[in-house]
Amino acid sequence: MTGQILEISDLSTGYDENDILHEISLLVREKSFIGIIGPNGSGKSTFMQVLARSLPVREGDIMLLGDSLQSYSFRDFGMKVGYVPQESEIKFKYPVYDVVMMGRNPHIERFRSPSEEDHEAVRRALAQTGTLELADRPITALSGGERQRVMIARVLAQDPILLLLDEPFAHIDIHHQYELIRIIRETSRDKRAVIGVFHDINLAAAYCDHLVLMHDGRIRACGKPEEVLTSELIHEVFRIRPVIDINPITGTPFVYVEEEWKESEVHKPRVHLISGGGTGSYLISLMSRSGYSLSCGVLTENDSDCMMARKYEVPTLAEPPFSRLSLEMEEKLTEQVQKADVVIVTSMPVGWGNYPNIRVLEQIDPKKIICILPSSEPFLPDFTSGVATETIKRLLSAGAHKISNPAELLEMMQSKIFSKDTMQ
Ligand SMILES: Nc1ncnc2c1ncn2[C@@H]1O[C@H](COP(=O)(O)OP(=O)(O)OP(=O)(O)O)[C@@H](O)[C@H]1O
Repeated sequence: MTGQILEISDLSTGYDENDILHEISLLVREKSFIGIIGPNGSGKSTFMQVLARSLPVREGDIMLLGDSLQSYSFRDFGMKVGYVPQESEIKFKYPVYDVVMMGRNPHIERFRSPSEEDHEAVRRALAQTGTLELADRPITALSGGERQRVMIARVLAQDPILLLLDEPFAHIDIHHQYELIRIIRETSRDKRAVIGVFHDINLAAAYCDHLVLMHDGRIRACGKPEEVLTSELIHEVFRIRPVIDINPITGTPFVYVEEEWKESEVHKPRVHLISGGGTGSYLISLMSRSGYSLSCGVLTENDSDCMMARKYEVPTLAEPPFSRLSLEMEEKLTEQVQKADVVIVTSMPVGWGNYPNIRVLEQIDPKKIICILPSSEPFLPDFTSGVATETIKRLLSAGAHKISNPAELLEMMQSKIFSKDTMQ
C-alpha cells in the first residue's frame, strides 16, 4: 500500500520464557511521528528493540516497506532503519565526528572512504544537534546529555526511512529538547516515519501526530493525542488523577496531576466566585479539589474560568460572549451570592456589560466578601475600573476582606472569621 512504512500484525515477543508483548498491531504511514507512552515496564523498550531487530519476533509479523523485517540484509536494514536505544554505551575514546560518521556506514561501499556527501551529512547532523563544537572531543569525555545529542546526530546522519528513538531526551536540557523534537518532527515529514518513546506525555502530545499508549505489554489505546490522553485512560494506565487541559501554545492536550487533598475537619463554607479572564482558574481548581461547595459567575461562555469551572463541574452562571448581563442573570447572581457563606472577587476585567457582577455585592454583608486584589490601585483593570474600583473600596471600608496572594485563600477561609459559629 502506498505511503505505508511499517505494518505490525499480532506481534508477541519476550525474554527467555517470559512473554512481554502481546498481540501488538500497528500501521505506520510515511510522514508520521508516533509517540509511544506508558508506565515503567509496560513494554515500550521491548517494542523498540523488536522493531530494531535486537530482539526476535515470537509470533506475528513485522513488514517494513512491504517485506518482512527479517528478510533485509544487515546493510539494507541499516539504510532503512535507525535506532537510538535508551542507553548507548560506547567504551572507546572515538572522536564525536567518527561516532556520527558510523551512522553513514550502510551508505559507504566496502573498502571505500566516506564521500563528500557522507561528510556533508555528518556536518549537517552535528550542526542540527548543536554538537559541532564537540566534533573532536572523545565521546567518553562528554556529559550524558551531550552524548545523547551525539547519538541523535548519528541517526540523523544515517538518514533512514524509519527512526526509532527510545527516550531520546532522557538526559537532555529543555532548550535542546525543543530544538531536537522540532528537527525530528521535520525529519518525519519527508517520506519517513519516526517512532519515539517518551515519558513526557505533554511533549509527546504537542509534537507527535499519534500516540500509542502501552499497558502490560499491550496497546491500550492508539490515535490522535486528544483521543489517547483522556482522563479515564490516563487514570486507568498511570494510576493518577489527571486534569486534562489545553496547551495554550500548541492547542494539544496538557495533562496535570491532581494533588490528593486531605479531608479537613474544618467547616467548609459555601463559596461563590466572581472572576473572569483566567483570574479565577487556579481558585476554581484549588477549591474544587479541597472539597468546597463552589459556584461561579456570571462568566462569559468562552472565558477560560468558565471552561475551568465546567471541567470541575462547578455550577456556573454564564452568558454568551459580548452580551450585557441580563436582568434575569443578575437576579440569579443575587440569589447565589445571598446563599453563599463567602463571596470571592478577583481583579477581573470589568466592562459595562458585566458591571452588575460587582454591583450585586452591595446587597450583601461585606464581611463575607474576600477580594483578591493587587496591593496597589487601581484594583480592577479595564475602562470602567474607576466605577468598579470605587465600589470595591466602599466594600473594603465596610469590612470586606482583602488578600493579594490567592495562595493565602484557604488559610483565610478556615480562619475564625469564616468558621461555622460566626456564620448562620
Ligand atoms: N533483558 C531483559 N530480560 C528479561 N526481562 C526484561 C528484559 N528487559 C526488560 N524486561 C522486562 O520486560 C518488561 C518490559 O520492559 P521494558 O523495558 O520494555 O518496559 P518500558 O515500558 O520500556 O519501561 P521503562 O519506562 O521503565 O523504560 C519489564 O517487566 C521488564 O522487567
